[in-house]
Amino acid sequence: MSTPRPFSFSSDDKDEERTVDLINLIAVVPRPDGTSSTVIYVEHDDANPTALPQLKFSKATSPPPNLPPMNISNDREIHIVVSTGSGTGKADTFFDEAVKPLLRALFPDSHRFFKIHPTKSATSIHDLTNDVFFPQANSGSLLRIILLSGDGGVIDLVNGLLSKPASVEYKPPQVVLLPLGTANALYHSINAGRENTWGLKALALGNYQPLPIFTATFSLGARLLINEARSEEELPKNPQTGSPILHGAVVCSWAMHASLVADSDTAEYRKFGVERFKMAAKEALFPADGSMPHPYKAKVSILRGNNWTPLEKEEHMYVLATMVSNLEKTFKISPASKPLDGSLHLVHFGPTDGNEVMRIMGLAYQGGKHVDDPFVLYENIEGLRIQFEGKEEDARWRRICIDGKIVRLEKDGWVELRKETQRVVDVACN
Ligand SMILES: Nc1ncnc2c1ncn2[C@@H]1O[C@H](COP(=O)(O)OP(=O)(O)OP(=O)(O)O)[C@@H](O)[C@H]1O
Repeated sequence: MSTPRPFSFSSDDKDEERTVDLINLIAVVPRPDGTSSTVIYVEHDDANPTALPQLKFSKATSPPPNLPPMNISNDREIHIVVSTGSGTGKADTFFDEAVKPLLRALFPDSHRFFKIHPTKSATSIHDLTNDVFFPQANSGSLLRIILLSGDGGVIDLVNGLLSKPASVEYKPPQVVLLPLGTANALYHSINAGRENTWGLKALALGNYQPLPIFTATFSLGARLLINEARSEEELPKNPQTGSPILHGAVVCSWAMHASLVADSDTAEYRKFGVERFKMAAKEALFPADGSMPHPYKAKVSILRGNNWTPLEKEEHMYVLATMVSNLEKTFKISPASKPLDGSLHLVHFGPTDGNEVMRIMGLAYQGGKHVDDPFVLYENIEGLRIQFEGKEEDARWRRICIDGKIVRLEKDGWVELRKETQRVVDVACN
């Protein structure tokens, strides 16, 4: 929890003094006559932390001093993507009740020219990127994309933008991320403790930084699982080498983490929001027949500097490399990662029983204390390689998670992860 930083202003609504925590403040907009301002902020339902925040407008006769300057210059073409299938399906409501009125207040003249794209299917963001965003960015147009989605929306955008070679005119679109997904790892990692407006504050600020990303390259038989794993499809190919690839900005995992993301990605589980991960974890960790959780078998190597070093153990429980600090708001997987710092951290531990796994994961919910546990390997790395070499017969133990997407590898399949150097999008930060 961040320490409250209250600020007060005189409101002439009822001639009273109002106090708002700075973390909930979006903007103070001067009125045209200069005599007063509109303070825009959000209020939260303390009894229900998953409820959408309410957007509030208050007229201030004496605006508070020392507020960060607003920077709402509008030199870009603005697109708004409303990912209607993300999270528990609240993006539409949030757009109508918060985003629309806020944009009207911040951009009174231009907001009507903003282009709105509600998603209609799982391929909507990818199609939009191919048809609209990439061609425009690649011919040098300046775009700002306001994305009401989880991490999946960002990943569809990034993969779409990287699916064709960029021209010298390519201009990285700016992305404002409004966390309407389930875990929203990227949003929470960029904004941890800095703001509590569900990203709305970024619409009134002009701070953007390049989004660090990685590239995962797979063996030829790797397949992307879609439609609750009922179907599979080929992965995108590296335009230069033809190898199957996926780009990510959050996490590449195998073993326990990938399995529980994959097992909980069903319409039934999704209704439970972020609880779905814990529910799937319990099922995987405490098999009904009373046996131990599966010891995952593969050769795992890490890249330190320019050298690949295999881990001694060939059986594993948790193998995860991440570019962010938080995989959920309170799940601090990599406490040493700073927002958008481009680092890649490994979190690893070997086979153990369900109670021990729950204990270690519980430490991650206590500010990332698991990394101090002697059972856990935590290291800043340059890359990760997982090679199955025929060690796992059953395909369900060969599932890799890239930012929530699941890729199944062949018996002798492999994946290699490295940091990507291309600057694809810039992302809003406070
Ligand atoms: N109208 C729709 N119909 C079907 N699928 C949709 C629709 N809108 C979005 N989707 C898909 O739903 C998925 C939502 O992923 P997203 O990551 O945004 O949310 P999430 O998985 O709930 O959150 P997180 O990744 O942060 O945990 C994406 O794969 C997206 O393509």
